[in-house]
Amino acid sequence: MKTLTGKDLAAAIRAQTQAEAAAGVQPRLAVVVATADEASLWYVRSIAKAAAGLGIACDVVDLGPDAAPDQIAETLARLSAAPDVHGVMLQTPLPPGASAQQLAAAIDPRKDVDGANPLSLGRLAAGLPAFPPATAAAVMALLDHYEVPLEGRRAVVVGRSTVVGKPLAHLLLDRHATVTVAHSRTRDLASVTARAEVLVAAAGRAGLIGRDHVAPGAVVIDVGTNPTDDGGLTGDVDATAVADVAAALTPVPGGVGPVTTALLLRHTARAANLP
Ligand SMILES: Nc1nc(=O)c2c([nH]1)NC[C@@H]1CN(c3ccc(C(=O)N[C@@H](CCC(=O)O)C(=O)O)cc3)C=[N+]21
Repeated sequence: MKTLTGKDLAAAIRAQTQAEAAAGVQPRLAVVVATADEASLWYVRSIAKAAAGLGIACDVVDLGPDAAPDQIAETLARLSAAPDVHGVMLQTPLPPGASAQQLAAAIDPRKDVDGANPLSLGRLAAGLPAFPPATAAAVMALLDHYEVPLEGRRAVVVGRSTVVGKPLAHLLLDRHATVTVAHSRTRDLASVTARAEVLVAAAGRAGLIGRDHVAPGAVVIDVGTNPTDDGGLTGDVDATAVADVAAALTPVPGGVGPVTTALLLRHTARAANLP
């Protein structure tokens, strides 16, 4: 089995983004945080660090885990109206009672670099220009980087979230794949995934995809970032179990994650230079 690392691809995207950022106005990203979730805060720090290296300004607006939905919405609206802010992102998870889908409607679609506004998803579904969620875009970038053919092929996405499964289904459809979306209520998941030529695991359940879920020769993309007891990170795919059946697998860490961060910053540089 081949290991499809995302590190080289992420480095290439960052280098190109740095050049784009230097060519126009300095891009500025605002990340709104209303959580104490460790994984989410780790992601925010990694965005801020990568941005600094690329000449992109990054403001972390931390409202704390007790922020009220109205306060979050007002913050997103204020940042969307600020002329010197080009990208606005709302981190998940959110405080109880706050809905990411509802709040993200307050992000100007032209600044919606993580494709969170329902308008962005609608535009994506309709084939109109929009920023896709960075994670969904990262899956497509990895498939393209490793020249995985999609046209006419069976692609199965496990997971139907607004940030990954749903937008990814549209992106794969645009590339003429035959797309199936499976999820937690799918009966006999293995019989569905075992028909996939391209299998994307984005369910958020460690070890969900094992030997029986994978067809011989399948390309498997692991979007899962599940925390382990020892403070590490593990995917939705049992990498050892699928090693002698899959043709290729993205690792966790070092696969989709680094490409996601790089693409969020690419989107920010592009948002800064929209006509
Ligand atoms: N609105 C929103 N959009 C998101 O995309 C979003 C979010 N909220 N909230 C939090 C999760 C988490 N997430 C990760 C992205 C990259 C890595 C990543 O690059 N991880 C490294 C390793 C990290 C380690 O080893 O601890 C890797 O995979 O190589 C991880 C997790 C995006 N998220």
